[in-house]
Amino acid sequence: MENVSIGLLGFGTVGSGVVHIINAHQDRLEHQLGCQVSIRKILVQDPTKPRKVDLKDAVLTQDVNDIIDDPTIDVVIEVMGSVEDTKDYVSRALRNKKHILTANKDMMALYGNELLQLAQENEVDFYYEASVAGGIPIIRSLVEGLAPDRLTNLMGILNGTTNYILTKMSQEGRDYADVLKEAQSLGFAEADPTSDVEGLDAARKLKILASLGFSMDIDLADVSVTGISNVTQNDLEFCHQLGYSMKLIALANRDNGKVEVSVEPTLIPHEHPLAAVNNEFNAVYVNGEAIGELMFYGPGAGMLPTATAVVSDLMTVIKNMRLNVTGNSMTPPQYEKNLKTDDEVAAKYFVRLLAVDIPGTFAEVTTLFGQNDISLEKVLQLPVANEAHAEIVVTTYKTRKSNFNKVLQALENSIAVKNIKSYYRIEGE
Ligand SMILES: NC(=O)C1=CN([C@@H]2O[C@H](COP(=O)(O)OP(=O)(O)OC[C@H]3O[C@@H](n4cnc5c(N)ncnc54)[C@H](OP(=O)(O)O)[C@@H]3O)[C@@H](O)[C@H]2O)C=CC1
Ligand SMILES: N[C@@H](CC=O)C(=O)O
Repeated sequence: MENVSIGLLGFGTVGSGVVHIINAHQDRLEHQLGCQVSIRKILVQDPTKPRKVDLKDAVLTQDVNDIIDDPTIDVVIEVMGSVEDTKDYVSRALRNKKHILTANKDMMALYGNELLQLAQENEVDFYYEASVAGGIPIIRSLVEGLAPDRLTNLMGILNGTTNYILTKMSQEGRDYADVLKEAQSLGFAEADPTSDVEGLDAARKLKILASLGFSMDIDLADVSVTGISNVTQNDLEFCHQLGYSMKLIALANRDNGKVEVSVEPTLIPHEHPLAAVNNEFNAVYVNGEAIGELMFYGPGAGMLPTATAVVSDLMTVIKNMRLNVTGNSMTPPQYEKNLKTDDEVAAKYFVRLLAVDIPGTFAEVTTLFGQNDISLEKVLQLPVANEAHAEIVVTTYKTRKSNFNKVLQALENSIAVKNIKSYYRIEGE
C-alpha cells in the first residue's frame, strides 16, 4: 500500500483543518503509516469561494457521486454537516465499501446505530471521534481505555459556543448576543447556532457518550434539555456571590441500573474542576466503579483541534487497512434502557424570584418549600429599587426533582410571588 486516497465531503472549518493537517504533517503520517495520504476530491457548495488552505492536487466538485462512486477513493471523510442528505451520501459510500469518518454528531445521534450496522455489513471502518468534544479523545477513551469498568457518572461541558458565551458574560460582563456573534466568527458555533444555545448540540453529544459509557441504547429524546438563552447577567452575578460558576452541563448518572440524562445550565462550586473550564474549552468528568475519578479537558471545537480527532481516526483506519481488519465492530448494548423517574432524580437547586414586598411574604415563600419537603440551605432577601417588591434568592439542600417541580408550581400560584425569575440545578458538591 503506497498511497491512501481520501475524498472529503465539506471544506469549511473542519474540512480545511483536515486538509491542512494532512498536508503539513505528511512526514509524520508517512512515518507512522508507511504510506502516503492524499486528498483527491472535495465536495463543496461553492467552488468559487476563497479557501483558507492550499488544495495541493485535490479537485473541488459539486457532485457527490464524483467521490462516492470513485473506485480509487479508499476513505470518505464527512465534514459537511446536516442530516438527511448527508446520511444518504454516507450510506451510499458505505455500500461502495468506503471507510467513513465523520464529525457529524447530529447524524450520529439520530442514525449512529444504523450507520455502524451498515459499516459492519459492508466490512468497512466507521469512526466518529470528532463528533464529541472536538479534540478530546473521549470516545476512544470510553470504548477502549475504560472498557472494563462500569461508569456511574459522566458530567461534561460538551458545547464550546455556550461555554464561550457563559465565560465572556460572567468574566467580562458582556452581552449575550454580542458574544454569540463572536463565537460564530471564530468558527465554534453551528451554521444555525440555535442548536448550540438551546442545548441540543450538547444533548446529541451526551446521547453518544451516555450510550457508550453506560452500554445502553439511549435515545436523543431521553435527554431532558434546557439551553442558555434565558440566562441573564443578574443570574450570573447571584451565582457568583453564592460561590458558584454557571456552566451548560451535560449530565448522565447511573444508580441501581437506572440512568438520568440531562443538559441544562447548572451551578458548579468555584472549586470544582469543571468550574475552571472556560471559553470554548470542553471537559468530561467521569466516575467509574473501578477507576474512580477522571477528567478529560481540551479544545472542544475549532478548525485544528477537531481536525486532529478526524485525522487520528484516519490513521486508525489506515493501520486497520494494512492489517486487513476492520476495527469498528459494534458491541450490542449490555443493559436494557432503564430511565429514572422524577422521584428518583435528586439534586440541589437555586431559585430566584420576585416577591410582593409586604410583611409575611418571606415566611410564606420559605413555608412553601417546607410544605414540599425541601430544606433551604441559603436564603437572601434584597429590596428592589423603586418597586414594591423584594428579590428572594434561595438554594436548597438535595431534594427529589418531583418535589422541586411541585414547589415551582406552588410558587407560581402564590399571591406572595410576582414571578419566578430563574431556577437552576446545582451539582458537584
Ligand atoms: N466547527 C467546529 O468546531 C466543529 C464542527 N463539527 C461538525 O463538523 C461538521 C462540519 O462543521 P464545519 O466545518 O464547522 O462546517 P462549515 O459550515 O464550516 O463547512 C461545511 C462545508 O460543507 C460544504 N457543504 C455544506 N453543505 C453542502 C452540500 N449540500 N453540498 C456540498 N457541500 C456542502 C460547505 O461548502 P462551501 O464551503 O462551498 O460552503 C462547506 O465547505 C458539522 O457536522 C459540525 O457539527 C464537529 C466538531 C467541531
Ligand atoms: N458548535 C459546536 C462545535 C463542536 O461540536 C460547539 O460549539 O461545541
